[in-house]
Amino acid sequence: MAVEVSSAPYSISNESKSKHDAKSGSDGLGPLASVKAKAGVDPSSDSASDTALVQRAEITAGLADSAYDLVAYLERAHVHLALGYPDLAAGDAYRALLLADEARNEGFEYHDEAAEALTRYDVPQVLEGLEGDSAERGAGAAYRLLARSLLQAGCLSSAAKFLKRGLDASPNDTELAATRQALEAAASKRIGHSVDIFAPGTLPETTLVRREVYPWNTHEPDRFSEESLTELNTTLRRFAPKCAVQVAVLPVLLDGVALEGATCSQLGVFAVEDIAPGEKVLEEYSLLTANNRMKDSVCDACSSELPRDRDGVVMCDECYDTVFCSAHCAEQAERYHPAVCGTGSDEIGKDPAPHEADESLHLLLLARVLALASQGEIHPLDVPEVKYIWGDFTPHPTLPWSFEYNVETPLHILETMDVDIYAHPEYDLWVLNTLYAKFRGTASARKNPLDGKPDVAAVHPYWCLANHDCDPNVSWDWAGTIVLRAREERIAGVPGVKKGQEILNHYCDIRLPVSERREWASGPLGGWCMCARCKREAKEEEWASEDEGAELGSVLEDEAKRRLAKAVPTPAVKVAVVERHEGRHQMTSSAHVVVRQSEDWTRVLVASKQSAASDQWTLAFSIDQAEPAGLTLLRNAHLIELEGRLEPANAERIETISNPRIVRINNRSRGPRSSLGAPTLVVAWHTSSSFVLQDLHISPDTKRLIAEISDFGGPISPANRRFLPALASIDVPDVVLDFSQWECAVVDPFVANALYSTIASLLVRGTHVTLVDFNLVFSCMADATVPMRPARYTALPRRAEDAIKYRVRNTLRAGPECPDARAVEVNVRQLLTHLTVLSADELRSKL
Ligand SMILES: C[S@@+](CC[C@H](N)C(=O)[O-])C[C@H]1O[C@@H](n2cnc3c(N)ncnc32)[C@H](O)[C@@H]1O
Repeated sequence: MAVEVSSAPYSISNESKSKHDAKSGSDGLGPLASVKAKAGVDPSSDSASDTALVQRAEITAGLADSAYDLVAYLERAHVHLALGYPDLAAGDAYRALLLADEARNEGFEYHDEAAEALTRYDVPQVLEGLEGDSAERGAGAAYRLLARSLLQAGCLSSAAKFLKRGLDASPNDTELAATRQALEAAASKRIGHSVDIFAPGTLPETTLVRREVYPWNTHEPDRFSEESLTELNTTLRRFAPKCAVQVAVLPVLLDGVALEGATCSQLGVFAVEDIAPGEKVLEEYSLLTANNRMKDSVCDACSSELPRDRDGVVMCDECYDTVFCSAHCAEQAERYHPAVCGTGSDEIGKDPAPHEADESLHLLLLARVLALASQGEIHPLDVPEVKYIWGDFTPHPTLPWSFEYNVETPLHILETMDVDIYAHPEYDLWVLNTLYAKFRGTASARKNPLDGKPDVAAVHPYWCLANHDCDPNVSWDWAGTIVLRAREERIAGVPGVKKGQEILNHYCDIRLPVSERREWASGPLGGWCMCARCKREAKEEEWASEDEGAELGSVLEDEAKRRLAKAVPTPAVKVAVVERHEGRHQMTSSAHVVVRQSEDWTRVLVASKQSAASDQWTLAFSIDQAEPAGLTLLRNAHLIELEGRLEPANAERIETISNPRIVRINNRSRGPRSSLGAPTLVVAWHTSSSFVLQDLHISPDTKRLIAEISDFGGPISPANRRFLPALASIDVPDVVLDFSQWECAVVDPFVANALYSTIASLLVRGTHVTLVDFNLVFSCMADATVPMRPARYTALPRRAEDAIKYRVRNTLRAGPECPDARAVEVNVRQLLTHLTVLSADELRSKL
């Protein structure tokens, strides 16, 4: 069967469509007309897509009575494909697959309901041509549909995953074979050459879609109606008494080009009284916030930093690991927190890989709306924080969409919240898609100063009604509440806002030149900014373009000089490079290097000099980038003399001790690093570099590694972040992480993250892990929310256990042979039995 491939599954939408929805469903229609009206179809129409919409409405109504019916989901998936919504088809097919699992497994929660629903059919059309009992056929049909619809949606990686599962179950399935061919063609077109579609990490996953107002969406208010504006303004008046929401006429924006003349109507915020320069215009509090670090010291409700002295902080009595910055936030959180309290659902999406920081924040915002809806028992699209947000306005696809973030993980979150995903159609995929569309372009994010990655986000539904201008008349600041204040200085305009003028916010750094501003703001704006300042400066740039080349050169050179001038080297480090040659170590070269840490602690700069006499730097790099030559030089060094302020513990040589029962090796030992067959190897670590572990030779006789980890050298240590993962690469059956030397400094979130990830990687590899005096280090973590406990207390704090569990789960899910969600949970529980917590005394008595 030929499969159509499209990377932009959503069809054209516009605001008038939603008005049409609002009008449909009127009284006094006949039964078919009434179904049509509910489906968002003109009762007099007879087109193919309208027929499909009616079918969709009928199946959806049927699902309300028989919620566990996988056949109905498969049928609706076909209808969604016919309507041009392959993403929604994938969502239905996935639910059908989950229900097939329920029907096949007696121990599963909805087994009886799913099995019973299947007894109502003989052989339904959607299961024809498949083999096995009804549930097996259901699974087979779901695989076919998942592979095909995800391929059409453009999520190639997930398409390949389900295709493989389908082919494993039915190797001779001709429909799957056709999808395979189509997927191979689509993959080679997108990647540029032919690829093995089943090789892990080969295919792209995320696709782009556009905002769709689904024809059956009766939750999209007519934002221009008097009723809507009155509701909006009644609320707005409470925290912006001099403003009102009104209809604004805005230029239509395009990506990468300036389009003159075309305009559209949207909403904006306007002054209804004069506002003086410096005066507060709006102060908005929002519960729609997200923070993607598992261990972060921010308020769970408003995402503001918790006070250092914890003054006024309130902890949830039920799940002691949720903290609010104030009694007010704790009270507000009653609107969502009970729905997630103690369920573990708020751990999902935390500590993402750096490239997924953005996605995780959007996912967590979605999770917050789901919790608000569940707790408030309202439809998610009617949650006040999102109801009037229009979302993404562009006619072209700009919204990332993936099976993982739009389908799988949201369902997982709902299940963890104990929501029956089948009996609650208000959590259907079209609702989740609509919510995502509302966040994109309206959420503001804050970057973590340590690594520059976004880790906190929020949607302030009124603040985000203010439109953008590169000569804004307000500035904004977000710390708990978001505050708009009238600017005291403007670029060209007059400070202050006069009655009737629009409040002009800014979505980018207005200090940048026009091309960079346009690029930055084009995401939230949906195209190139066409404000008066941008148009003026773009013209000026055009005139100046002839001299541009020469000017740019000198700007770059000045910047390079400025950066180098700021680099103040610490005393030089002498490094000898020793290479292994025919089993022996030989010194091959030596060099002086200067090691220093960048101000933000995220980079290590190394400058190497050929001789001590020369004072010229020849090299500077960031450890985040591809491994540069200087780092290899350090890694290969077997003799390191460090005199620098940062690495005092490295001042001595590394040593070898032969044939003892226990080899104690630390970064002050002498000689090549080898455990020489000792049954127990102790690596003492004092937060300096991780190189001591890089080429440690571990004999198969070594059964246990004891890593003594201290905080010597300072609390914020990039080295500890590297050391811990390096530990995870050492292959011994039993690893002891001994924290008894930890001095109770603060543990920064990166070290905490590295620590949990290391423990998880070790467990997943089958290693037995023992944590010694772990509570000492746990209580030092920046956001440890338990009071200091006795150092010898040997139970693992719940937060720590949850953090480890979460990473084990993610590691299993990311593996090449990712089992299904339930098998993962069983595995997680089993692997955690390999984790032991001891006191230092208990460890000594064991040795
Ligand atoms: C955060 S919303 C602002 C409120 C929005 N106008 C509404 O009706 O809800 C951002 C969207 O407003 C529109 N917008 C904001 N500033 C604009 C500008 N200067 N020119 C054109 N469109 C703008 C863009 O469509 C953008 O995607």
